[in-house]
Amino acid sequence: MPSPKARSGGAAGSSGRYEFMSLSRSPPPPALQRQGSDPTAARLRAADSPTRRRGSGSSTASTSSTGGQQLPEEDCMRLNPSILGIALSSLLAIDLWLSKRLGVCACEDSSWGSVRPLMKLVEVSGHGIPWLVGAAYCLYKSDSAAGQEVMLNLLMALVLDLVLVSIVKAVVRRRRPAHNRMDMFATFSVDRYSFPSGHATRAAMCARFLLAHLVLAAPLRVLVLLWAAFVGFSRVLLGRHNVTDVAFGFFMGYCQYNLVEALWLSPVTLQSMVGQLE
Ligand SMILES: CC(C)=CCC/C(C)=C/CC/C(C)=C/COP(=O)(O)O
Repeated sequence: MPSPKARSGGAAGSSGRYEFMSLSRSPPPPALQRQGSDPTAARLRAADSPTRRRGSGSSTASTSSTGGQQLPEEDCMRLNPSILGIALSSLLAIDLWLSKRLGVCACEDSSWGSVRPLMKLVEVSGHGIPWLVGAAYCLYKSDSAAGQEVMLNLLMALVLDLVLVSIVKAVVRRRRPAHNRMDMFATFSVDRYSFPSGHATRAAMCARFLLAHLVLAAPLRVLVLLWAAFVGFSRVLLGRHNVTDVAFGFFMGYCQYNLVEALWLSPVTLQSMVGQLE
C-alpha cells in the first residue's frame, strides 16, 4: 500500500514540497489519474480544470499571485495552516533549546549552581504563601478604611490568580523542563505543569497592583519592576520553566490586573454584600 507521502509525492514531483502540489500546472501523473475515488486526486483535478482556471483567472479578488502565477485562493488558504504549524514548531524548538541553555542554576552541579540558593530566595519572594500571609496580615493590622480596601482587594487578586493559573495549567498540561528538579515548597498538584508560570503571573499582577495603589516613590517603583522581571527570569535560570511559560505568565498577570480593577471591591460593594448576607 503506498504511504500518504508516496501518494502526495507523485503530485509534488521530485521537489518533495507537498504543500505546493496543487499549485503545479502540469498534468497529474498517471498514478493520480487512476485514483478516481481519491478525494485528494479529485481536488487536484478540480484545481487544474479549465472551469476552475477560468473562474480564478477572471477575478483578482479570488486569486493570489506568486512569482507571476495566479494561485487559486483555496490553495493559498491550504498553505497557511502548514506555515503556521511550521512557525509554531520552530518557536517551540527555539523555546526548548533556549530554556535549556538558560537553565544554568537548575541544580548544584550546573554552571551557575552556586547562585541557586539566591535564586530560590527570589522564588520564595514570588511564592503564593508569603503574599497571601502578608496581605492578610496587613489587612488585619490596617486601621484605615482605605488601607483595608486595598488589602482586601490584593487578597482577592491573589486568590483569583491561583484559581486562573490552576485552570490554565490543568487545561494545557505542559510538562516542566526535563532539567528541572521538583524541589519547590508548598505546591498544588497542578504545579507539576509548567504553562504558565504562576510566579510570573503573580509578579506581573502584584507589580501592577503595587504601582497603582501602594508604591509612589520613583526609586521604589523601579525596584518593583526589577523584582517582577527578576522573579520571571529566575524561573528559567532555575530550570523550572521554559521561556514561553514565563512570557505568557507575564502577559496573563498583566491582564489579570485589569480583571481585578474591573471586579474592585469598594466599601459600598462590601456593605451591600454584607447587607445581603444579613
Ligand atoms: C491558602 C492557600 C491554599 C495557599 C496556597 C498557596 C500555594 C501553594 C501556591 C502555589 C505557588 C506555586 C508553587 C506556584 C508555582 O509557580 P510556578 O512559577 O512554578 O508555576
